Parts: sequence; C-alpha cells; structure tokens
Amino acid sequence: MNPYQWIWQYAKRSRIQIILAIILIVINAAGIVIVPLFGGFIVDQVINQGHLERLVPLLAAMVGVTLLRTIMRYCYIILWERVGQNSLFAIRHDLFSKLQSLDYTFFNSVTSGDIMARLTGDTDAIRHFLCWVTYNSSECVLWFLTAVVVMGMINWQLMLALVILTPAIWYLTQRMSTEAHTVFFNIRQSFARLNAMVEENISGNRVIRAFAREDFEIKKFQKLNYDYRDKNMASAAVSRRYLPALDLLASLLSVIVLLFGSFLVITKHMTLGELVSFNGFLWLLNQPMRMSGWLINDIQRFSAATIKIRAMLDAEPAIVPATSTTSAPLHGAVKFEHVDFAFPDAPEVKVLDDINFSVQPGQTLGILGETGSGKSTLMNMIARFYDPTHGRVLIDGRDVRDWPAEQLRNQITIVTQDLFLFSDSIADNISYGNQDASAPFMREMATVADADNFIRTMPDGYDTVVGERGVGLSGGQKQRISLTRALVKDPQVLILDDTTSALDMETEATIQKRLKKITADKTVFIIASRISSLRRADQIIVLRHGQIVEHGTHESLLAENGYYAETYRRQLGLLKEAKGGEH
Ligand SMILES: Nc1ncnc2c1ncn2[C@@H]1O[C@H](COP(=O)(O)OP(=O)(O)OP(=O)(O)O)[C@@H](O)[C@H]1O
Repeated sequence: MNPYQWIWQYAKRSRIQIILAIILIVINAAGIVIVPLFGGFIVDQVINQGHLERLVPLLAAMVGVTLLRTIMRYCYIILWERVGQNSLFAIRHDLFSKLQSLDYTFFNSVTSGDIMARLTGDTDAIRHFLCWVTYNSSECVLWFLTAVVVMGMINWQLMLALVILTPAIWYLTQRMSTEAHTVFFNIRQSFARLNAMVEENISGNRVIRAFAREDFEIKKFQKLNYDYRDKNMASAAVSRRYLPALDLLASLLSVIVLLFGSFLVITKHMTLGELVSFNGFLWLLNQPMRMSGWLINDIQRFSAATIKIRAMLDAEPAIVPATSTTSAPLHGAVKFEHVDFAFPDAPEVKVLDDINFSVQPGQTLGILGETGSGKSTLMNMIARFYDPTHGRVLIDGRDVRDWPAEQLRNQITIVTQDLFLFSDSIADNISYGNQDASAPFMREMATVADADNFIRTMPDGYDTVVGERGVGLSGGQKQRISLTRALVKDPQVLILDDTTSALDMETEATIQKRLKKITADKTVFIIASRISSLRRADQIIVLRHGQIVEHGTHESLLAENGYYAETYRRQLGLLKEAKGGEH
C-alpha cells in the first residue's frame, strides 16, 4: 500500500466532502479560462474592431466569474480542511488505541520522544498534506491541463514550442522528489531524537539538578539541535538546487511566447488578441511549474511521516491474546514449569533459567535476590507481560497463554517499582483499577496500606491533586498510595515488587500484618531485599543469575546456611549495631 492508498482509508470517510471539493476545483479551474479569453476578446473586438458596446458586458463577466471563483475556492479550502481534520481525528484515535494495545516489548524498543513525534509532528505533516497539498496540487494539474488544451486551441504551433520544455521539467521534478524523500526522512528522524532528549530531560530533571549536569545537558541538546538545523538546511539545499532551475524554465516560457508569438502575429498566423489571450494563459503553465518544487517537498514530508505512523499502527504486540474465552473465576494457583526467558534484543542471555515453583491461593511467596537477578521479570510473566521462551506458567492449571489477557490483568495486580501516579486526585488515583469502589472501601484499603492517616492530613484529603501538576509526595507516601490502588482493585493475585522498601521496618510490619488478614484467600508475591519483609512468607525463593538457588521457608533456608541465611545474619548484625548505637 502506498502512502496515498493508506491515507485514502481515512479520507474516504469524508468522501462526500471530497467529491464536492473536486467538483468545485474542476469548475473553478474551468472558469479560469474566462478572464484571459475575454481579455483577448476585448483586444480583438473592442479595441481592434471598435465594438465599444461589448466592453461593459465583457468586463462584468470577467469580474463576476472572478468573484464566483473566489467563493468556490473558499468553499473547497474549507471542505479540504474538514477532510483533513476528520482524517487526523481518526488517525490520532487509532494511534492512541494502538499505543494502549502494545506491550512492554514495544515500549522497550521505542523512546517516548519518538512516540510523541509521531503523534505531533508526523500527524501535522499529514494534516498539511490533506488540508493544503491536495487542493493545490489538483489546481496545478488542472491549470496545467486546461492551459495546454486552451492554448493549443488558440495556436497549436506556439503551444508545441512550449512543450519542448516538458522533458526538462519532468527530469528536474523527478530528481528533486527522490532527493527530498531522503532529506525529509532524515529531518523526521532528527526531530524524533530531539524530542526524545527533551522528554528525557524533563522526566529526569531532578537527577540533572542533583548532579549539576545542566551544562552537559545543554551541550547534549545543542548537538541534537545542530543536527536538526543541519538536516533542515539540507532540505533547503535541495530546494536551492532545483527551485531556481524550475523558475528559469517557467520564465523561459514567456521568452518563447514573446519571440515565437510575435513572429506568428507578424506572419499573420495569429492575431494580436490571440497572442494576448495566449500570454494571459501562460501563468497557468508557469504557476504549476513554480509550485511543483514546494509541493514535492510537502509530499515527501508527508511520505516520511506516513512511514513512521504506519510502522506504529502496524506494530503487533509480542503477546498474542488468547482466542479462547473463559468465564471461570481465577483462584490464583500459580505454577512455573521449567520456565526460561530471554529478552528479544538479547536472545542469547537467559534472564530466567529453568524456573520451577508452585504457590497455592492463600499462600505468600517471598523472593530475594541480588539486583538484576530476574525478580521483576519473573513477576511480569505471571500477568503475561512477557511470554516464556521455554516452559509454561500456569494459573489454576491453565497456561497463561490460554487465559484472556483482560481476565488475567483484572485479577493479577503488580505494584511496580515505578511508582507512577496520574495528575489527578488521590481518590481517582486509588480507584484507577476499580471505578466502582466505595469511599469506605477505599479508606479501609488505605488504612491497610497505612496511607489513610497521611492522606487525611493533606490539604483536600482524598481530593488532593497529586502527580505532575499536584502536590509532591515522598517516596514512601507514593508507595503507600500505589499499594492502596492495588488493594482497591481487590485482585486474586497480588505482586508487591519492592513496595515497602521506602518505609521504616515498624510501618512495614504493621502493613504486612493487616495485609495478611485481607489476603487470606489470595496469592501474594513479595519481592524484597529486607528479610523482615520475607520471613513470614509460606515459601521463599532466592534468585541468582535467573536461577532459583535456594527454596524453602525462613527456617529451612536459615538451616541451609546459604545466601538467605547470610543476608539474614548481615541484616540482623546491622540491626543490632544500630540498636547498640542508640544506647
Ligand atoms: N528490556 C530489557 N531488555 C534487555 N534486558 C533487560 C530488560 N529489562 C531488564 N533486563 C535485564 O534482565 C535482568 C533482570 O532484570 P530484572 O529487572 O528482572 O531484575 P531484578 O532482579 O528485578 O532487579 P532489581 O532488584 O534491581 O529490580 C537484568 O540483567 C536486566 O539488565
């Protein structure tokens, strides 16, 4: 499918407007012959033959037609704007919906800046194409054809003399089009890099300030800014190379008309009036030639934009949703059978290696492991954010690949390390996964997560706006709101990925006690680096380099005297030391 066929899929929804606009463009283009033609009549009939009475009707017709054409042009510009805006609305909708359907694998490979570039700059190039290039190029083609026909009818010899320039024009526009395509693709890529950098800079502004790296960031931006400028200059260079040549050819037309036309008038093969008319039509040939360069630029910009937008619309989630449907409730028995996993960008590195364990509803599984040992990846496989490269993950004895994704995600909730809150009220944030949650239930869950107390002291309590535009929150407060959000969803499987790491041990112990009560029939996974968070779990696994190296209960692992026991002793020692220091 070429870019035009692709955009037609969207534009055809406004086919009535398009048909109307095309009719108006054609009539308008046909009307363009009136003024130069009547100009010729005035010279021949009024000036040469002295029919003065014809002057006013001819002039009135010229003014009337010009006025009518102006109104028509206004109408079809509005119609194309409508077509453009309606198509853009649909494209934006499809892009955003696609964004919601794509999974971790896509977001791991594309920067948010690039995605933003597609939703802003690229869609704007498409809008410009639909709202401007379409009718301007139609006008140019129609003017050109009208001019060729009418001028050929006035004097075919003179018309033929102009046609000899056509191959040169064709050659130049083709070359310019090819060069402009590469140039606009490069501009688009550079814009995406610039966007990505700014986006990252804004997200990471605190780190930048903390490390006093403002100058470094400015230099980094400067480099990309130069690159973007240079890429745009390269596009200007293409225009510089071809536009003067196209202009020169357009001017040459006038020279040919003047020289050869005068010769034809002198040799009586043409009247002076015909030459005036012919000359009046000349701009209909000139104008499309002059405009062709600009139109080529815009068409190539459009073409580059469609490549990126279509790549995103065509992107397929790595996780293929299950075709089967089941209304069976999910109880939460989780089993890993010989699970291996490697990320698609590094298929040779096993992030998880032969993982086997099984947890029953009502049980808690604790996970300990060095950083990068694969804990979060392991948990992401339960809600099927990634599929195993080998082995199976079973929920209630059924492969996760056979569970409808929506049912899985509704019943399995991960409180991730990335504590993201929307710029919204606390109440809206915590009811995000369960819009029907009552206020008392939200408060109850906030109490379990030890969040109720501090939320109440906030300026507007549960209605306080937090997130980017709202009140700032501490890491621990964010953790507790995130935990509340997960609890309010009331999932059957709850995964806490380092959720209470920012809290002091006493608060953490309180939360765990309350959590135990409300998760009596649920499956809970706790990733933590503090043994105090894990010791009450029914089973504990220790991960190292993607493998389970220890598996048991707190007591059995202490008896094993491995990594778990060593970590426990170290943490206990530190605790004693700290307590000793207090005395
Ligand atoms: N998108 C990715 N592409 C390639 N490798 C990745 C990706 N995400 C994580 N990894 C690698 O996979 C390994 C496991 O990462 P994971 O986040 O599961 O570790 P973790 O045990 O949860 O670490 P932490 O305790 O620091 O959160 C790491 O070596 C990491 O570098």
